[in-house]
Amino acid sequence: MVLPTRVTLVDVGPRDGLQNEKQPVEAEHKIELVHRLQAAGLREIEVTSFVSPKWVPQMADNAEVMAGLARRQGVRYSVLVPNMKGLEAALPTRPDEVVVFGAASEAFSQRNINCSIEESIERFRPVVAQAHAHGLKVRGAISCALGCPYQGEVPLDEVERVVRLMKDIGVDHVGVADTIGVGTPHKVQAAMERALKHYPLHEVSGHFHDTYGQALANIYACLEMGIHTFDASVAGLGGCPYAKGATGNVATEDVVFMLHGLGIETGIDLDALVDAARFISDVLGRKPVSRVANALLAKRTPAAAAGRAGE
Ligand SMILES: CC(C)(COP(=O)([O-])OP(=O)([O-])OC[C@H]1O[C@@H](n2cnc3c(N)ncnc32)[C@H](O)[C@@H]1OP(=O)([O-])[O-])[C@@H](O)C(=O)NCCC(=O)NCCSC(=O)C[C@@](C)(O)CC(=O)[O-]
Repeated sequence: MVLPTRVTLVDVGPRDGLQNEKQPVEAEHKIELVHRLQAAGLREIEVTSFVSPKWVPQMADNAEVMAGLARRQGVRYSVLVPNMKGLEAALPTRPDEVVVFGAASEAFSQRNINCSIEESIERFRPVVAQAHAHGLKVRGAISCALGCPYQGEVPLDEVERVVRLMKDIGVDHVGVADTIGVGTPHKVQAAMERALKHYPLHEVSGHFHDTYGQALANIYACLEMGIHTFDASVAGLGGCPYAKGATGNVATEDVVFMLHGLGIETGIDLDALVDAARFISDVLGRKPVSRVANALLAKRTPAAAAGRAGE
């Protein structure tokens, strides 16, 4: 078995990570977080979403955040859009990519975007066409591909049906999402196989929440299949406001540590990434969820340094 030699990580912390925070996070802090992520070597960053501010108040500052970015060449800044209204608001802010987000579960689609799966595809159809007309790529996130907080099991045939619907309307890349973190490696491989029937390896990614501690194992299972693009969230931030109990995404630091340990390149400087994790965790007034960030931060304390000096 040959693992990929290089992996692309999309940090979704500024969007997925912060959308669920109860306390307001200032736009300037979100902007600073994006700047720290790009300084750490992230080349794909999901910045914000253009959704209803009544549904997700935390993302109401979307245009302000996009306007405040000091963009770096080679970094792709993506935004979520659920419909044409979202795309029209997003376009003037110059995203590099838009993400439409559907679901493999009917119940989740209704709770999250207030429409059926079929209706969501009809909403996405003009979004994809317009985004392409503006030269933008479109990613399609498929929530609840491994299980749903409302309906439980999600049949693989349903996952594949939504992948095919996304393909039919011209979505360029699909992200298979384990919204509530219930997937285990073989189940994840089975879902990925369905996606790979319709999209090539480089147009399929994994998005794993770590609610049950399976995310790294699931990423490894995907690596075994040659999949080499994953979403992750700095400091393990995140959760979906419409998936109660779902904890954050797998922490980017934890994924980077595993990948580097496997000899897989990411282009990411782990120390700088840990700084970014500490920055946003300080803003939120708590410790990072990432085990790697906490382990590396503990090593930086004066007591740890003194201990090392005496070794
Ligand atoms: C999709 C809608 C808008 C439908 O919501 P709706 O109420 O059915 O929409 P509507 O078209 O009837 O419009 C109702 C109101 O919303 C406004 N509106 C309508 N569209 C927009 C827009 N784009 N931007 C701003 N405003 C909008 C519209 O103008 C109107 O305003 P009013 O007249 O009442 O003042 C709503 O359900 C919504 O915003 N949902 C957001 C859901 C969300 O953001 N969830 C989290 C992201 S998904 C996620 O985290 C999962 C993922 C991707 O990470 C993968 C995984 O882990 O599963």
